[in-house]
Amino acid sequence: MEEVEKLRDTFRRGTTRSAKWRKGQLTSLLKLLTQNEIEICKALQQDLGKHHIEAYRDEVGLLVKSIKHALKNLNQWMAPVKAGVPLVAFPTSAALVPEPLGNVLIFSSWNYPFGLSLEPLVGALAAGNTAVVKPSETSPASSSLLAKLIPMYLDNKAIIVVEGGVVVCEQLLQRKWDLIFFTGNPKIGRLVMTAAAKHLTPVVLELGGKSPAVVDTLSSYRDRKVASARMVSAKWGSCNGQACAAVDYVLIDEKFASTWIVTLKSTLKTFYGDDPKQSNAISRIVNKHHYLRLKSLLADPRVSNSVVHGGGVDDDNMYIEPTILLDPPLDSEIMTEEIFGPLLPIITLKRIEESIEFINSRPKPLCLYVFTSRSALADKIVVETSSGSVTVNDATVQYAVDSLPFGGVGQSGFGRYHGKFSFDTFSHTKPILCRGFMFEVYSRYPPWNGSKLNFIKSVYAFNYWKLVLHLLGFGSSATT
Ligand SMILES: NC(=O)c1ccc[n+]([C@@H]2O[C@H](COP(=O)([O-])OP(=O)(O)OC[C@H]3O[C@@H](n4cnc5c(N)ncnc54)[C@H](O)[C@@H]3O)[C@@H](O)[C@H]2O)c1
Repeated sequence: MEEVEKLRDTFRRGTTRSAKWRKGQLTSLLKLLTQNEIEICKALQQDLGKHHIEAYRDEVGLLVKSIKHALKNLNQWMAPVKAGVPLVAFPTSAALVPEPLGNVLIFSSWNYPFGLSLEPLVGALAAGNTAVVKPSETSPASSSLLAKLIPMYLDNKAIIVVEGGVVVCEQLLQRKWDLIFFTGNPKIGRLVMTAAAKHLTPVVLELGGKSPAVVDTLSSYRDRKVASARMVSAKWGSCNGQACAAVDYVLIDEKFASTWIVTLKSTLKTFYGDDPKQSNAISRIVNKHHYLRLKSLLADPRVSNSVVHGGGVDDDNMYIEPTILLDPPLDSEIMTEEIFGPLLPIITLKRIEESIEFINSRPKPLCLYVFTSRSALADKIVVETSSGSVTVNDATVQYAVDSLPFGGVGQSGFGRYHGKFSFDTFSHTKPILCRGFMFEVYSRYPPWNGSKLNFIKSVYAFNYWKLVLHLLGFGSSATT
């Protein structure tokens, strides 16, 4: 932990502030990823059984894209932005100047151990901070690879990796930080926020929850095929459902449910074959704790009776088949807790518009997906519900769009990042106001009289006619 103290000195010395240092670190991070792609993908295979292509698509490739975007735009992000000032304040200029926050702490979760550690780090470095990265102990191969590679590529005096579990997390949280950026579950998020309150440290909480997908009746076979490929990929193809942005459950018109289930089953077969267990394109459940947690969701007989596809488990291999459930009870755990695994409940409604009330009566989701060919339905859902984001006719891809912020609302978290939003999150946008001594109106100072009050009222009303009269010495007559 001595190293952590040294970061503070580095920041004080101003090393991290220059554009040259920031660009140098981002370029080195880019090299770390491109020169070690195979080793990184191997660690992800070891921790999560991620296929090399999935690992590249969801972690390495996304990060390379984000770093290039930051490098391309950094000068512009760092530049002061002129702010308008009303004529009444003449002669005055104003600007917004971003400054680094200082020493930041990044906690990441196990499902995207590189993506969720390094995507915030890109923002922290671009904004000129020093940073401690605390990867999740639940993905140990990835954590130790990060701990090995980061000192080889980045400035050791400014960026360090601290590995460990709860004890290390608690030790880190006792310290004072300038920002804590936490990705994980809401329960630990509360602990982080409580610890941060002691030092009045700001926090970003990237949490999870149940992200629904509203599926409207899709009459075209082609639309169904495309929508199903996107949903299967967002559920089973992204870390086997262990993703904050995965589709947690589906809301659908009861008349369309059986067609949708047939379509999903067909896509599952195309993607993963007759026996998905033999497929190398589906990640595995991270550990025994999560395997047993998911198995227990299925143990409720009311839930197991609702399985319409899959449902098989294999204790020796901690494997659960891609599973579809039709109308499990709404008070069962599978419908009250975030699933974070390969189980997909489908909830039928009399009318798809009822999905709005369904969503609004539950905690605000991180992501909301709508599959429809009716833009009026999509618009209605956007306007009448609240969620971290809405994606129409696709799922999870919003995470890759640099011009969109990623983050939650309500119980799914607060704060946002990606692209320029990351830079802003790790910066303080400092307002600068500059005035000259050339011109002064003493009516803003005591001793007070009615004329001065009227002058101040005219200033706030931007009433230039009255102001001119005041300056010409007609203050009292003009304002009474
Ligand atoms: N919004 C997002 O971007 C996002 C991304 C991925 C996961 N998630 C959410 O994260 C959750 C899954 O992650 P998890 O929580 O199982 O991950 P996790 O167990 O890896 O924990 C997350 C981080 O918290 C740290 N931690 C553990 N105990 C702690 C403590 N007592 N105090 C402080 N920190 C502690 C861990 O070391 C880790 O770095 C899900 O709810 C998921 O939706 C959100």
